[in-house]
Amino acid sequence: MKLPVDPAENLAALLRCPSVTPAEGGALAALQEMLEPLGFTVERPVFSESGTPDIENLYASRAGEGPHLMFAGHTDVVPVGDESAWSHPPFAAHIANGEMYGRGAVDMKGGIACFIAALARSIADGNAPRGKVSMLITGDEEGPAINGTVKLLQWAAAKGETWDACIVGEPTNPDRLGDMIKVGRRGSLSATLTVLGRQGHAAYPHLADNPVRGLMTLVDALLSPEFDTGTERFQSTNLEVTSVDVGNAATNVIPQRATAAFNVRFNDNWSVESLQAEIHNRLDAASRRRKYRKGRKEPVEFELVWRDNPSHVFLTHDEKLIGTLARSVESVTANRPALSTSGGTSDARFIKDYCPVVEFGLVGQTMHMVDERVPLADLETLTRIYRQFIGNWFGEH
Ligand SMILES: N[C@@H](CCC[C@H](NC(=O)CCC(=O)O)C(=O)O)C(=O)O
Ligand SMILES: [Zn+2]
Ligand SMILES: [Zn+2]
Repeated sequence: MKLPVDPAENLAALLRCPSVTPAEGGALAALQEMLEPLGFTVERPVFSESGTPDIENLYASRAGEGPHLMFAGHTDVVPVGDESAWSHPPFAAHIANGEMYGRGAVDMKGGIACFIAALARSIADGNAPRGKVSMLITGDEEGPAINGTVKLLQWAAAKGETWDACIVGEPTNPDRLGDMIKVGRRGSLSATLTVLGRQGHAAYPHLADNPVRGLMTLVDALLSPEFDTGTERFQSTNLEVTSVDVGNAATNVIPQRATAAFNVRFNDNWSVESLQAEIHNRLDAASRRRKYRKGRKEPVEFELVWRDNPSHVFLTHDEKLIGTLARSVESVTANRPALSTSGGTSDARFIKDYCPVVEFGLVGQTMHMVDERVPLADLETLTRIYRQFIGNWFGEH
């Protein structure tokens, strides 16, 4: 029986599946075909919630006496954007100049393809992992992330699954393979801020109350002063205003309301609750400022609505897991990876509630872009890193 030892072949099979969230696109079926010959029992639970699309997911386990390692990731991909701008079709796995093109090549079908190849090589060589290996793969990472990893973890845990460690195969390297392991992530919190005014004639502002003036004052208070300057292991907390919306086409009308949306990426100085309290305090204090509302007695009237499902900040402390991965990366690439918590968040934010989790995958330069692609050499190198890691992690337990 042919085992999936070639990461490029594995990736090509996955890239040919148009699995733009929420479509499965054949990607999980392709994974199942690779995993069953390796001795995995594969299950494909579908999760639903009203108001969100049903999502197909995959959980596969290979039994073994010893500790339990999970590999986690996603087969869903972001839309291709302007397909005519791609040098090669986004779902064809075309190879040009030593690089394989396709949506998901680095984010993160490539990581999955390499992990499977690494396992297949270990098994083919008679060095199968001395323990249990599971693959937890969702089709809902790039989307709302409601019917994916969160529910898959709950579903598996309810069946009695427990894990000793997890590696997530997201593209963690900024420039070259071996740059960076992610050992934690900042939190993420979003909200919509609406200022309520009174509509009127732009030439008679005293008869109206322009909400844009109030919104400017409140937004200013959100942006300054800085929340902090960073902590030992995390970047600084940052608030970005992501939308300002008045919906007013007329130049001579003062609108009734004005809305802004914002997202905060926060470090371990804060919890969701303490950050929300700080933001409420800033807005309450700013609502009484008169800078843009001279002569007004009443404070700015506003509503703040927090978006559901904030992400909590986390840092992994499992020295054995981190050290084993870092040494595996260094022995294959000769690069000592930085242990970082930079950038966005990932599904590791959910996995951290079940076991220690680290992230390492391909170079992320082309993720979400037109012409997403991966050097074939990187696929081979990542496969060798994962193989070292699997051998070392099970060996050290
Ligand atoms: N759409 C989902 C998850 C959003 C996750 C997203 N993560 C990245 O873009 C990864 C980038 C990196 O590795 O630094 C984010 O941080 O917004 C949701 O909102 O639930
Ligand atoms: Zn991803
Ligand atoms: Zn992504």
